[in-house]
Amino acid sequence: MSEFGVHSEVGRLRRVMVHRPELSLQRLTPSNHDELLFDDVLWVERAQYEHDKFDSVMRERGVEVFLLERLLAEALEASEPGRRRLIEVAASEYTVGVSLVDEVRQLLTDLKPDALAAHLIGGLTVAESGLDVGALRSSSLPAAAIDDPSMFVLPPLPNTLFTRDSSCWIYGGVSINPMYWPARRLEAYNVAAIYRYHPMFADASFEFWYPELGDEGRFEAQDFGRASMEGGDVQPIGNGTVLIGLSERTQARMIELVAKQLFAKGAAERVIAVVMTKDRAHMHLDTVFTMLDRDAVTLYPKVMDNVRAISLRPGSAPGTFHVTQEKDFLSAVADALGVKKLRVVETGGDAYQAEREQWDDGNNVVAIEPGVVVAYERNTFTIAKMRAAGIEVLPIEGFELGKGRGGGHCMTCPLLRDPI
Ligand SMILES: NC(=O)NCCC[C@H](N)C(=O)O
Repeated sequence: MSEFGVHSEVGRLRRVMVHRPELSLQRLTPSNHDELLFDDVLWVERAQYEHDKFDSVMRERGVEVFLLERLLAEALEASEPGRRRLIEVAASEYTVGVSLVDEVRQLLTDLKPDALAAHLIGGLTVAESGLDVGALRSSSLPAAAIDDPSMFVLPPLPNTLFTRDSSCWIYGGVSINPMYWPARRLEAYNVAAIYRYHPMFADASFEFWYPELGDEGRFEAQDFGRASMEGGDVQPIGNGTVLIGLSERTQARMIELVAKQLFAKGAAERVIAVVMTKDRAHMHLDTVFTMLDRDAVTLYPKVMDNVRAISLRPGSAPGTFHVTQEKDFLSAVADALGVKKLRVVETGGDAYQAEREQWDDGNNVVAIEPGVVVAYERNTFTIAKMRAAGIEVLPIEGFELGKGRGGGHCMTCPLLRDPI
């Protein structure tokens, strides 16, 4: 068995990457949380406690849990070129300004790997940076514009918590995702550094579905074309099929790019694009649909009853596609999985309760093995229905973690998962 690869949504989860809440979340304030895609500020110590419990639930079930910040620090420690490259892209003309590039790159270079990783995720304020703003005022516009030492030289990336989105494994390879909102775009550089330079990955063999190896320039190109894809839309359900939500965050043109790579390597033979309405409450496919078992799914009917499914298969010539409209989404998924009919657990409660539980990630569960999922305990109506359907539910607290609008599925980036 290879060391990395995700061959289903519910096969045994063996290795996963998560992110323990840290400095970036301490930077959330009432005035910036909207822009940073959180619905409130968090009690960070409690979020850490909740996250630690989540990790233990997975570890007790035999999952090997890797922490993103640790992997990043280890990658920066292990690879001098990697460290240089990440500093270059994090502190560029576009992120800090022409006049500050050299200064900021130098002060990042002086940081030890642990501190560098902490600030690449947590952000770096003027006060923390030690920049001599007074001396720079006459030669630098960004420095002259600084009027508060709590301003950011590097922005915090609080959505790093949702490791599902910035990168996602599809069968034998990974996609490092160009993300939709500016608040999340820089996350891709940190995860790219992990996959390129951490010894655990550098020594392993796997594909890069996006961007192609060594083509980090494709992230800069994104700023013009604005094609984006986020991992919360991507589900490699097994049997050579991948579901990809065509949501607020993921466009058809980006799905084609990834599908082309998958088909060229024979890694998948069908992509089912799921055309969804665009809304904050269901920004990704996995906020309204996740798998529970080989033949069971949970979904929020108000959204999923109205999606359109379109299958993409390799065309007759390399690099071309054969596209067909599906009769409906669930029968397309059942067909792809080779099951007669899927068992469906809808969001629980009356219309009000269901809408509230969807908002609190009631349908956003992560499977540890077939029929065993982790869910936020507050979603009592949906959990009751899952249990009635024979699903083993491992409840976790999520009062703080949930404020960013993501549950167990969003907070996990599976690195190794068995087929079904
Ligand atoms: N896969 C997911 O649905 N992830 C949740 C992402 C929440 C985050 N605050 C965001 O808006 O991007």
